[in-house]
Amino acid sequence: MNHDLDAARDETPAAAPILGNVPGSYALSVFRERHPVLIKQVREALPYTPDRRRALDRLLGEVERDVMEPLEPSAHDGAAWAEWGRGKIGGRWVDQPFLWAESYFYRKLLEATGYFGDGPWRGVDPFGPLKQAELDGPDVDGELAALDETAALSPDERAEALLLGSLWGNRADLSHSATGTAGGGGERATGLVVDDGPLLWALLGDLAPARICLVADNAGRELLPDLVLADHLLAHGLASEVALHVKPVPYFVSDATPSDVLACLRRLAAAPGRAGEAGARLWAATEDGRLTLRAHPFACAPLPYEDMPGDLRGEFAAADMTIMKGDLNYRRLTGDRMWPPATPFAAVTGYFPGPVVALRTLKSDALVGVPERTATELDATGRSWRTSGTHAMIQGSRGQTA
Ligand SMILES: O=P(O)(O)OC[C@@]1(O)O[C@H](CO)[C@@H](O)[C@@H]1O
Repeated sequence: MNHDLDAARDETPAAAPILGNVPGSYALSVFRERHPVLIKQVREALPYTPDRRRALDRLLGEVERDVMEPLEPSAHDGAAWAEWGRGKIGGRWVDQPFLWAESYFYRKLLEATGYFGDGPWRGVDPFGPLKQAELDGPDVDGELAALDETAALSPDERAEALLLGSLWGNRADLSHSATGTAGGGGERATGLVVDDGPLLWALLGDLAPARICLVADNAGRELLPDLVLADHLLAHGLASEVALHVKPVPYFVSDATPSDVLACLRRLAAAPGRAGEAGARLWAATEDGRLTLRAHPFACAPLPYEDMPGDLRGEFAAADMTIMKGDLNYRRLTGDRMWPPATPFAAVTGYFPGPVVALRTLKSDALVGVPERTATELDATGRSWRTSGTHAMIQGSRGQTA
C-alpha cells in the first residue's frame, strides 16, 4: 500500500458529478445539439428500413422532449440497465450524471438501429460508414506516410514523436466532427496543460519489459497511431505484451471495436514504408499473443472506473502499467466530476490498481491536476480550451505500487 496516496485520497472529498442541466454548459450542448444531429446522421448513413427509421425518429423525439424512456422489454441487458437506471429512467436526460445519460443515449441508439435485434440489422455498426470513410481517406494516407520521416530522428526523439502522435490522434473524434468541434472546428492545437511524459518514460524504463494495458479510444485516425505506439513498445523491448482494450459494441460514435482494430491492422499492413513494417510486426505480434485484444462489457457501462468489476480490476492489477486513451476514458478514470482543477490526479485515481497514465485531448469539463494559475490564465483567454480539443495532457500516477 502507498500510505501517502491513501492520505491524499482521504483528504480529497468527492466533487459533484457533471450534469447536463447547467445553462451554458458543455454537457447541456451535447444533449441539445450533438445528440439530435447524430441521430439524423445515423439515419442517413445507411438505408434503414421503415421500422428502424421509426425507431430512430422515436429516439429523436425522446431527446427533443428530454424524457428518458426505458429500453424495450426484450433487451438482453434490460435488467442491468434497469438497475443502473433506477430513479433515473423516466426523468430528464439533462438531470442525470452526464456520463450516465450519454452512455444510455448510445445504448438507445443501438437499440433503435436494430443492432441487438433478431432482424437484418443485427451487428451492423451504425457508425461504420463514418469510420470507413475516415480510414479510407487521404488524411490517413498522409499520416501513415509521415511515419517515414521518423527515420531521421534519434531513438528518443522518435519515441517522443510516436507518443505525441498517439496523444494528438485523440483530436480525431467523429462525434465532435458531427458538430464541428475538436479537430473539425479549425481551432489550432496549442499545447500540453500537463506533461507527465517523463514519468511515463521513467515507468516504462523501470518496468521493461512490461505487460501494458492500452485502453484505446477512437478507431481510425486515433487507433492507427496507438497501434504504432504499441509496436514501438514491443519492438524496443519496453513491453513484453500489450493488451489492447476496446469496446465490445459501437459506442460514442467512433470508439474502436474489435473489427475496427482488424481494419486498422489491415490498413497498416498494406501501407508502404515504415507504416507497413509496423503493420507486419503487429500482425505477427497478434498471431503470437504479444498483442491481445480485450472487449470487456464494462467498457460500455455508464459507470466510472472506480466501480469496475473484480475481473477487470484483476486485469489492470496484473498489468505493470495501464495507458488510458481519450476524453471518455479520462472522464471515467476521474469520475466525471466537477473537481477543482488543481485536485491531485493521484488522489482522484488512487483506487486504480497500478500505475496509470492518461493521454487525452481536452474535450469535456473533467479536469484534475492542473495548477490553479494555469487554469486561470487559460480561462482568461476566453477560448473553450477545456472542451475544444486544442489542449492536451499526459497525466499519470505510479498508483498503489509502493
Ligand atoms: O473519448 P473521446 O473520443 O476522446 O471523447 C468523447 C467525447 O467526444 O464525447 C463526449 C461528448 O459526446 C465528450 O465528453 C468527449 O469529448
